[in-house]
Amino acid sequence: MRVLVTGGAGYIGSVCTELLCDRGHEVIVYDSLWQGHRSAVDPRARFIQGRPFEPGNIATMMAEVRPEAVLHFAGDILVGESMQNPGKYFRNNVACSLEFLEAARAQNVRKFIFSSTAATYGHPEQVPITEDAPQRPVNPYGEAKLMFERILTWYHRIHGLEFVAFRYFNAAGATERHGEDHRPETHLIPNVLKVALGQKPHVEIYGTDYPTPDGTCIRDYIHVVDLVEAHILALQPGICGFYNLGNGGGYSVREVIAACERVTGRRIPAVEKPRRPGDPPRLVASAARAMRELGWKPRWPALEDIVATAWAWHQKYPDGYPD
Ligand SMILES: NC(=O)c1ccc[n+]([C@@H]2O[C@H](COP(=O)([O-])OP(=O)(O)OC[C@H]3O[C@@H](n4cnc5c(N)ncnc54)[C@H](O)[C@@H]3O)[C@@H](O)[C@H]2O)c1
Ligand SMILES: O=c1ccn([C@@H]2O[C@H](COP(=O)(O)OP(=O)(O)O[C@H]3O[C@H](CO)[C@H](O)[C@H](O)[C@H]3O)[C@@H](O)[C@H]2O)c(=O)[nH]1
Repeated sequence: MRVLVTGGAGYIGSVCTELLCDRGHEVIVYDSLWQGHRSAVDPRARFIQGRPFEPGNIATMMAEVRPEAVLHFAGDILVGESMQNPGKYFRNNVACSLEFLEAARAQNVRKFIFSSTAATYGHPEQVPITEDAPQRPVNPYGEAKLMFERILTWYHRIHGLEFVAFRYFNAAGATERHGEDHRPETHLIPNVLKVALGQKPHVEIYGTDYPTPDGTCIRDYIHVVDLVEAHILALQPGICGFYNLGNGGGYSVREVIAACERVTGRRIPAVEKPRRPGDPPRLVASAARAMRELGWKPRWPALEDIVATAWAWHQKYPDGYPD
């Protein structure tokens, strides 16, 4: 298939581009490079650098590329920043996403796949979380993703556009070539591994008074390759709707640090800090729907195996991507 990957210079999009190229798809990456890295784009893909968002420029690009499917990873991703600057999130993650969707519809794109998030659930009433659990976001990042989910539903009802929105839990891990290099890096596992590399003196634990067994937040970590495999399965015709992607197992911040110590064989000092605003205590997925309807099965369900792939990448590229 000819596939447009928006945000394909970023963490998850670059891994997706690599796997799509491996399977012989024709991949066009569109990325503004506001985040992400030019050198993270697989050389087998065509790269188009996105310009600042102006009405019409995405439609022009889409008409030139004429993809059969759009995988829409592009977006701003920081929950904390969205609490400071909500407009940035509604503009990029809703208004700009709508430009991609409209342009895709105008070109009769067969499938639109969207990166949604567990943050649409807010503080869940129960875990594991199923797709029909109440969605009450507690930050503008989650709210913007939920707004776009609803836009997709209306486009499906009115225009018949086939979409898949994946609600990712916590993406982690790496391939040999592509890993996580956000700047600034706010995610737990890469920050812990930077301590193991000696690049940071300690990791900060945000909150030790949560209602969890060890007082720290629990998350469901999923290998980025498993995440991407679900997208590739979702390219099949007839797959449409909302799917959680996680492993169904939760690990606390302290458990993640301990797993990283075992994998790296290095001691990782930690400093306890206050809670980070907007963090729910426990997010764990039920991905039963994706398993049932897509035939999806994670290959890397164990946290230590996920961390091992991230550690291999960080050791190979201690300064991340060169640009
Ligand atoms: N990393 C996670 O654990 C996680 C969890 C849930 C959801 N998500 C979602 O998955 C997607 C990818 O996340 P990531 O971790 O790879 O982020 P990332 O920041 O590494 O990649 C996003 C890429 O999108 C690009 N971009 C942003 N706005 C753009 C625009 N308007 N036009 C063109 N390019 C643009 C950036 O330059 C960047 O390269 C995001 O939509 C994010 O909200 C990620
Ligand atoms: O240095 C750090 C970094 C994180 N944490 C804690 O570790 C847990 C995981 O934090 P991450 O920043 O790695 O991930 P989040 O769960 O905050 O965010 C991820 O999941 C969200 C959905 O809930 C969003 O989709 C977001 O884009 C995605 O990165 C949280 O409890 C956080 O407070 C620390 O204690 N120290």
